[in-house]
Amino acid sequence: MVYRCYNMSKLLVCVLAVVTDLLVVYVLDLASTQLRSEERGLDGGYALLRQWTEAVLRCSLLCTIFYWSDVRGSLVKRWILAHCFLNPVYETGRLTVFGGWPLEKFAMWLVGSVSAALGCLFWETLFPESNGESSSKENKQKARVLFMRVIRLYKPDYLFLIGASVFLALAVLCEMFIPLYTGKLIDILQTEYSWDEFLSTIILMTFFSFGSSFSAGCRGGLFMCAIGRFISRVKHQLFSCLLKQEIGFFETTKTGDITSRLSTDTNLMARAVALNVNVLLRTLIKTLGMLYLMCSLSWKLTVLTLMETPLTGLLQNIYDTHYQKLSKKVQDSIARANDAAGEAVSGIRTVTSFNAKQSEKCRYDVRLMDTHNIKTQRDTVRAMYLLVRRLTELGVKVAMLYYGHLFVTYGQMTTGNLVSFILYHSDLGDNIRTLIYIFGDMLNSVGAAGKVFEYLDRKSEVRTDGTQEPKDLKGHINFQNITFSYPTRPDHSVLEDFSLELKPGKMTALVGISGGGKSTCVSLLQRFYQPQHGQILLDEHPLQNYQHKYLHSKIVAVGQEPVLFSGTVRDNIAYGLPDCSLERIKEAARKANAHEFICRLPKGYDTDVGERGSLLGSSQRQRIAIARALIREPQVILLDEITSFLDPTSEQTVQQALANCHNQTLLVIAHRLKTIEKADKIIVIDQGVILEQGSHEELMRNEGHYYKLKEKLFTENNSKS
Ligand SMILES: Nc1ncnc2c1ncn2[C@@H]1O[C@H](COP(=O)(O)OP(=O)(O)OP(=O)(O)O)[C@@H](O)[C@H]1O
Repeated sequence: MVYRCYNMSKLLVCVLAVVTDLLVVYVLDLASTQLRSEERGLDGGYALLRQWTEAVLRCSLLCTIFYWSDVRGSLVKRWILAHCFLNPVYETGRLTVFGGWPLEKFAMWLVGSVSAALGCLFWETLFPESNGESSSKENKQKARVLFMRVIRLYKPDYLFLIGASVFLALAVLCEMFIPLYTGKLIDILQTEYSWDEFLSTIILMTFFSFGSSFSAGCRGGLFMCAIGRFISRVKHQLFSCLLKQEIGFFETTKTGDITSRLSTDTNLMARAVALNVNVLLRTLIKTLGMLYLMCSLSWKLTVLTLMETPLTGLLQNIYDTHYQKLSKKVQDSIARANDAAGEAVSGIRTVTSFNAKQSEKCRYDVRLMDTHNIKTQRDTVRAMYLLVRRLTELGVKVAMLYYGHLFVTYGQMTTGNLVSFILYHSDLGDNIRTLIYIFGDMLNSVGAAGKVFEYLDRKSEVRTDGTQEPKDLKGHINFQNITFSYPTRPDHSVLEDFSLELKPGKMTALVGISGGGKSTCVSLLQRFYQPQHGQILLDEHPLQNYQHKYLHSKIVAVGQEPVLFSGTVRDNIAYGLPDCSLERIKEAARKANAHEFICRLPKGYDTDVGERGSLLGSSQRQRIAIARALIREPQVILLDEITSFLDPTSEQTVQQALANCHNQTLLVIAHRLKTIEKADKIIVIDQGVILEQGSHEELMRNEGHYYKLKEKLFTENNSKS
């Protein structure tokens, strides 16, 4: 009911506005009739002035009515503007080009109103404002802020940019005079010219051509230099910021997103200021200069050719909206196809062992086909746009040539002037299109900058501002009532009110069925994640109080599938320790039982391990990873199923090496009884809860969970080894 009343009052306001408007038109017309006798002697200029004044009056009145009655919105504003100003704009154009008198009053009002309403409807259907005015204002404000941030980031390159802008202005100025002198030359050639006159025109043309080419070259070089420096600087900053993020960030963000921020978005962002401002400045100076010169050649022809602008602007707008949407879809589908290919290539061993090559091929084909279909749609839109745009251009060109011919025939301009005009006109269309396009492109590029800044501003959720670096660390670990869920699965609690103590210099083994939360404990100790509740203490102090680098040198982990980086064996063992001596490297390798096999490699410690260590066997990779951990002489060592890939002999040697770490706290996750038996304490975990703990003998005597687990799990593994 209330809604219906509201609609009724809106309707009444509209009726009131239309009636008032019509009344005002007639009252003003009546008033002007009184003056008609005086007006008769004057030309159409007076009538035009009257129409414009009338438009301003009507516009103010309608705005007041609508605002007073609370009927607002962009559609209303557009309608008021079009409704009031369409007639004077049309009449101004008509009188300027053709001469003549305005239409009959009512017919004119009707034509103006209907076309304004149609125009508004057309506009609203094509470009509906999705989130209302305030959000569009907010977006513009955001774009402006981002733009200014990009400009500030350019600070070290300001000199290059200023130099480039000066050359740009020079290039444009010189370029602008070339068509003018071409026309002059034609005029000179048509008369009985003097040699001096001809020569001076040729020299001036050559001077402007050379000046324009030289300045354009300098401008391009300086801009490219500024952009290149900017891109490397931003990429460096972005990469540093990315490396500071917590592991959860990399789990929740797609690799494709991160790489596209680093490559595509940084480039777009650089373009946002340097290239776009460059193009904007050049086009603006050129357009204004050309308009001035064209008006001085023939202002009537200029007005005629400018009629093309709103049409192409509208076309460009429609095209941009659709094209950008489709381009985004294309990018997304390319990213999906790349993801599919990337996953298949990185997991090629799994793909081969499961004989899934055909299905991977099909998956990739389907995604490629998706990309192809969207690209076809995008290209069709482009083709349609080009067709309509060319037809519009052609129509305006024909009209311009026709009237140009008339003006030359009636002596209103010379042939040379017409040639100059045509030359300017062919450039003007492109320039206006660029001006229209450049704003959209700037906002686009600024959008890319927004994404880059999002990462640049992101603070890691795991604090790394601890300062403690005690000289003597015992390695006493305490998990106090930890509750934790992974960022990718916030609803699933992996550890619930979990408490655990690792005594210094002792070996603790975590056992349990898969998915119990053992590896999660290792991840939390390395501060990959921040628990939601509770805290982990190292020597009675929370982990986050320790200095980041210090902590990672005191607590080291070796995982199930250690990652090696391309480079030599030596580089991999001394990873993150740039000044490490070869002696220390060898000692660590010996402890990890890796020295012998490394010496047998073709270049010993200088042998390349290949991408992700692919040139080594899994047991060799594992031992290098252990050496990499031991070289740091850590106080706490975390071993997450490291023995899974070792042969029994290697396992025994590694066990011996680990047994020698008397002073270190060891946390071992293993599925092999031999490894676990030696532990000082064994903890059985299931679904994030400790079920049982004690020494091997105690737990076996209890015949509880550990006993059953041993029967179920370890028997199988031990039989394998
Ligand atoms: N990065 C992750 N994101 C989301 N959930 C995870 C992640 N890593 C592990 N999980 C989930 O957390 C639970 C505990 O996993 P965790 O790897 O700690 O168990 P685990 O006892 O070490 O198992 P396994 O012996 O198989 O390594 C499982 O349900 C697992 O699916």
